[in-house]
Amino acid sequence: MSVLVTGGGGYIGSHMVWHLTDAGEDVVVLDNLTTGFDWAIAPEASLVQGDCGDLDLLDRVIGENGVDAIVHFAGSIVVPESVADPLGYYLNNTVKSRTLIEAAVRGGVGNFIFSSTAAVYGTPETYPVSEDAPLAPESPYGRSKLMTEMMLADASAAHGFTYAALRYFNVAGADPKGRTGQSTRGATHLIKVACEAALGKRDSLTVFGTDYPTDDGTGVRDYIHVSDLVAAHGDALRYLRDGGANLVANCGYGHGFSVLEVVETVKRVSGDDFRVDLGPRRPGDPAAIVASRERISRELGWQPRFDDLDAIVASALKWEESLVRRNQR
Ligand SMILES: NC(=O)c1ccc[n+]([C@@H]2O[C@H](COP(=O)([O-])OP(=O)(O)OC[C@H]3O[C@@H](n4cnc5c(N)ncnc54)[C@H](O)[C@@H]3O)[C@@H](O)[C@H]2O)c1
Ligand SMILES: O=c1ccn([C@@H]2O[C@H](COP(=O)(O)OP(=O)(O)O[C@H]3O[C@H](CO)[C@H](O)[C@H](O)[C@H]3O)[C@@H](O)[C@H]2O)c(=O)[nH]1
Repeated sequence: MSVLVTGGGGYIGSHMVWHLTDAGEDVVVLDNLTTGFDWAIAPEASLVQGDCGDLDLLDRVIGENGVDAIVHFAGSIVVPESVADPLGYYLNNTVKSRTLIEAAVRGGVGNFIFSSTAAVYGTPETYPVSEDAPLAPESPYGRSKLMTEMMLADASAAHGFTYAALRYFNVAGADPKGRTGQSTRGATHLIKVACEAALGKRDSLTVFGTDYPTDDGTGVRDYIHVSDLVAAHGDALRYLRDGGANLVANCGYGHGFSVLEVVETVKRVSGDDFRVDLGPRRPGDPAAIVASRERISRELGWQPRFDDLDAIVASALKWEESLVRRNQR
């Protein structure tokens, strides 16, 4: 019995691989290393460098490793990039997920966990947003993920495997033991960008939009520590293996912070007063989005351990400092 983690060399996937190997699971990673890194993968896991769209390779990996569960992180993740390159996003996120689902069915893999996103809701009408809210993604990225959720529902009904589609809100922070973190080159995520600015890796940070209908006019997001997120995946894996029914669940804490609040936190925790420019809105960005976590707590008994923006930022900064040291070597 082993777990196939696609995208296990990436930010969230590398935390998941550590979480699984810490729990004594056999893990095989499939990653094409476009944005991920082989060095980020826990040494107990094995890496197959390849693409999720390669059905022959998937058949072989699933068969040779006795895979009973797939955790599917591989994908393209930048909202504005998806606006500029929608077909690239539909290929990497939707078409290749279809191939992976086909391989799972052919290989008799019973359990499937999928990285979905809060972007499937667009700008919700109510806060916090529950899983039953209208699905109205505002970007090709969100639509590419929603289509995969739909394929999973249809393929599960036809072929009998079970799945959990976990809709992540904004993932941030790093492994508290310092073993992995967000290493993405040219990252666009707010906390990562702010940490890079605090450490002098960037000259400044630009706030994208100051005229949103929020308290201070900047975008509001629900930032979840990556360790709490991967723990939710561990809970979901146990639930599915124990015979739990298909589950679609939000992964967030249930409260949000504005861009300016995040910037202030990074400045305070780092002690660096980096330059901040105010700019126009970024294409595809909703104004505010905050999770209801009622369902995931009820169905999986998920209990967050790092629900604290200062702690999230501190762990992200610590990782960023380790990247600076790594690049200096
Ligand atoms: N970071 C967030 O805030 C966030 C929020 C919601 C959802 N997600 C989802 O979580 C997942 C992981 O995101 P991340 O932040 O770790 O991104 P990431 O870019 O660090 O990781 C993605 C990994 O997938 C690999 N990959 C990409 N396309 C592949 C393919 N076709 N075949 C094989 N490997 C491929 C990359 O090399 C990389 O290692 C994504 O599916 C993303 O949509 C992320
Ligand atoms: O340099 C920056 C970067 C971001 N922002 C703002 O900060 C907020 C968060 O932006 P991120 O880029 O960090 O994250 P997104 O909300 O765009 O998207 C993230 O969360 C989504 C779910 O909410 C998706 O899942 C997606 O994969 C993931 O990238 C937004 O208001 C954005 O406009 C800035 O002002 N300046």
